[in-house]
Amino acid sequence: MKFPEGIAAQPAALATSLGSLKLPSYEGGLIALVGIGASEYAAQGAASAWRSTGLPAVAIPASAPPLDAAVTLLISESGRSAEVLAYKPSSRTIALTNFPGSPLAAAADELILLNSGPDSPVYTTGYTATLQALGALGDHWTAAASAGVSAPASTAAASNGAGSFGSGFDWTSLPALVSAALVAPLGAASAYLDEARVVDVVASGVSVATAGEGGLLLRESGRLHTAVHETRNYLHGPMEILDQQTTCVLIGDGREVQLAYDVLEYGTKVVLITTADVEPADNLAVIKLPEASNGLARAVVEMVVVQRLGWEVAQRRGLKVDGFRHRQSDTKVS
Ligand SMILES: O=P(O)(O)OC[C@H]1O[C@](O)(CO)[C@@H](O)[C@@H]1O
Repeated sequence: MKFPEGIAAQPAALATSLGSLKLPSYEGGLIALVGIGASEYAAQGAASAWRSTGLPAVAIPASAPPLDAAVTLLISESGRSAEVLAYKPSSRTIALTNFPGSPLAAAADELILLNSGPDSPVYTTGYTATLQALGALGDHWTAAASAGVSAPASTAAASNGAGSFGSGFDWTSLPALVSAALVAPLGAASAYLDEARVVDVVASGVSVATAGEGGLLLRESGRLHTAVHETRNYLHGPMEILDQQTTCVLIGDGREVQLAYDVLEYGTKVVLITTADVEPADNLAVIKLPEASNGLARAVVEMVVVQRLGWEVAQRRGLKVDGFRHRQSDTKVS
């Protein structure tokens, strides 16, 4: 599937994936979320979201030594990333992948199958379906943990007949939010990115997933030099280098809004991805997000906007975004 087709396919892919999700049980204890690249960023967003609802969860890079958590989610859309396959904790493992015949599906104790259909080489459908699956799983496990009971294995259809798994967020509403994000005006954003020598991508909380995957995807698609920062960390020194050749992509409604006006003072151009109502300013492109009341659902919506920016920049630069130049012989197991 080509990159722009993958972007456009997401409302349908998310609906299909949600409809077939089978969620495993949880009996308490530390949860490790492990991945690399896009899947590590999804793990970071999910760990942040899950901890905020009381689940003890940590994101671990697949390249790190294994941590013995009660349960380890091994996240890999392809199910073929060498580092994820090499991560071998001694306790229960659950693979989250789009490929039931993959090495990862065979290696793990249990399987969550995304069933999100074809993906583009620079991930689109698989990444957002991963966030959705982690959102539904977190809701399912949180509801049981806060009631002091074990979460049984469940399915989307078995949960309550709709798309809610205990948080009140109805995941069947997500495709419509994504459709709205697919037509949200982008203004001068891609011009600001195309002109930049360096692009800083900054966010906090669950949206660290969007900063991480956004920074990666803008490199893979628009071939932009990006650097990824967590908002509070950014304020502690990394922004000292900002100048007229930098563009900041700021994602969020909180400190990120003030940060946008602060960095404009340095001549830096800003793309602000937010649900907040903000005052227009020179060199500021505001992309207004549809509201999503769940952090991981919002991360999906944010990422769709960043994908569109990546594609607009690629088109400006005459790039096809149809694969990787660097061979993947040692990073993907066949
Ligand atoms: O989720 P997977 O399939 O393990 O992929 C992880 C990463 O590997 C890549 O496919 C590159 O090898 C990235 O695009 C992706 O983010």
